[in-house]
Amino acid sequence: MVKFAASIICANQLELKQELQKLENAHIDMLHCDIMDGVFVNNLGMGPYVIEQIKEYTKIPLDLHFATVDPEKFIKLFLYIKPEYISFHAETTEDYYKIINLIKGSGIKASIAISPETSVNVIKDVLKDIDMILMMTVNPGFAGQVFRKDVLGKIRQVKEICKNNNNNPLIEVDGNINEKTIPDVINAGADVLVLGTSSIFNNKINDYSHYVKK
Ligand SMILES: O=C(CO)[C@H](O)[C@H](O)COP(=O)(O)O
Repeated sequence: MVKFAASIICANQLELKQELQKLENAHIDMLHCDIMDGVFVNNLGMGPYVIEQIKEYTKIPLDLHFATVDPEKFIKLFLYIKPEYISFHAETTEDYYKIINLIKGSGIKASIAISPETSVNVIKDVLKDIDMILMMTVNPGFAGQVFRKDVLGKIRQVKEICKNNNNNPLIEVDGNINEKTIPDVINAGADVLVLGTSSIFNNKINDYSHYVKK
């Protein structure tokens, strides 16, 4: 069954408790937290203190997305929070296994993220050893961008490669995921849909279960 993750950086930051309550009421599956360093992407994201408080407040599993250079350094700052998943970008290291082992060694599920321009070929050999792949359907860094249709073919490619492996990592998609794009990403094989400003946090709805259809 498809899972839904709320991109919490897109929620009303002054009303985080109420937002988390509404997401719990909607039975959201995960909270997607963007950590950005102003280097890998031209924006800043969430820090460990707020994510730690979110973890204390809610039982919704956390899914941390590191859009940073030097993933080892940044991930180490957040390991103590014990999220469910950690994603790092394939574009930011040559030693994938060093980072995967760091994450898994802390009892956390490991995920590798790729930006829309990055070929699936660069991560095909690690698909057998990860729990999830985050396929960005916009360039990481900013909400409100145009959906990259060309990523659909890459999702199919990942599915095909995984058929021959004894491992089926979840495929998570992030970027302009909404009523228009959801049918296409599901048809292509996506398992986890990140909802941001183009859906759940569009300021037009109050009941978040509207988007979290089971
Ligand atoms: O990671 C992100 C951008 O890097 C956001 O999570 C996401 O893209 C926001 O969703 P939307 O595209 O619907 O505004």
